[in-house]
Amino acid sequence: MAVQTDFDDIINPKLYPRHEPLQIGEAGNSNETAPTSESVEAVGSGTRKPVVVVDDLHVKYQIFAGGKAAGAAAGRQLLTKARGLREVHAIKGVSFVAYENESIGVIGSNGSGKSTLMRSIVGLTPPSSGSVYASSRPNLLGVGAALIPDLSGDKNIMLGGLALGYSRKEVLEMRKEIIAFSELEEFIDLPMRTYSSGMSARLKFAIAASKQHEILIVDEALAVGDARFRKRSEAKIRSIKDNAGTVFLVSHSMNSILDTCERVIWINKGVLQMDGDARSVVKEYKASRLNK
Ligand SMILES: Nc1ncnc2c1ncn2[C@@H]1O[C@H](COP(=O)(O)OP(=O)(O)OP(=O)(O)O)[C@@H](O)[C@H]1O
Repeated sequence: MAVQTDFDDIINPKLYPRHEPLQIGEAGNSNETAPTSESVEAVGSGTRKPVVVVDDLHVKYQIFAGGKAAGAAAGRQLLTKARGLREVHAIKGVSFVAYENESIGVIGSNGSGKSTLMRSIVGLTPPSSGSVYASSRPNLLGVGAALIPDLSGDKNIMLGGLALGYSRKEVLEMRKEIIAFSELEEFIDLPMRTYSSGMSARLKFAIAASKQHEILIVDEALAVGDARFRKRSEAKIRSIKDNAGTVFLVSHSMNSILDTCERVIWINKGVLQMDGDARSVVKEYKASRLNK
């Protein structure tokens, strides 16, 4: 049986260090000393602490017309099939600054580049040009990952907790709270493969959100689960933010965005269309969709 032991979809720990965001205020290398573009020049000038700075970010994907992404492994083929290569310019010069204690909604239609932007902030997708700076390592909370389906929910709490960097003792201390949050008391000893998708999602969310993150990115996690669980997840995200964390929430649900975020970034075809207070941006976004 193939056992899946990584948890990078739930939370990405120390992966892809080559693309790790640069430290705010520190030189990444001899050419990169600080965020430079005009749009981010006010960084650090106010009293608020900047935690993520995205500076003129561009992300391009190389794909074969046949559909296969062109990674390093495909390098040799690249030479021979160069004509079939297509480029998708997913992020086109996005710049913004996120501050401590903000919850920022990220909205935009399908394929507009939201996930690409978030993956770039976390360091999973390298910039083609431009830079991402962060005050500490951003964490991506997703719900797409499988833990180990043949193990019980309880055992998966231990695995997930260890993957988050907790000690065995700390996980045992948090265990009760995680089970209560997921509302899976009756099912916690059953293998995860017997859970419905909503039940698995609840457990994954409860494990990942048990940690007080400094910079947390939640990509569509709230789309799963029922309305009641969504409300509780939103409350959990707010409490992470209230404890001096910065949260990015990617969602197609304008209700979740308005209930959780005070600021919204609207990405349209890879470009930062609007960045401002949640109500105004959501209003403009909705109006633009009505006009289509
Ligand atoms: N791994 C990849 N390889 C090639 N192209 C990609 C890859 N990931 C995303 N893209 C392309 O980049 C563009 C932006 O995709 P992205 O997933 O960032 O959009 P999104 O706004 O998150 O969409 P959705 O709301 O549907 O999740 C799309 O054109 C998509 O086809």
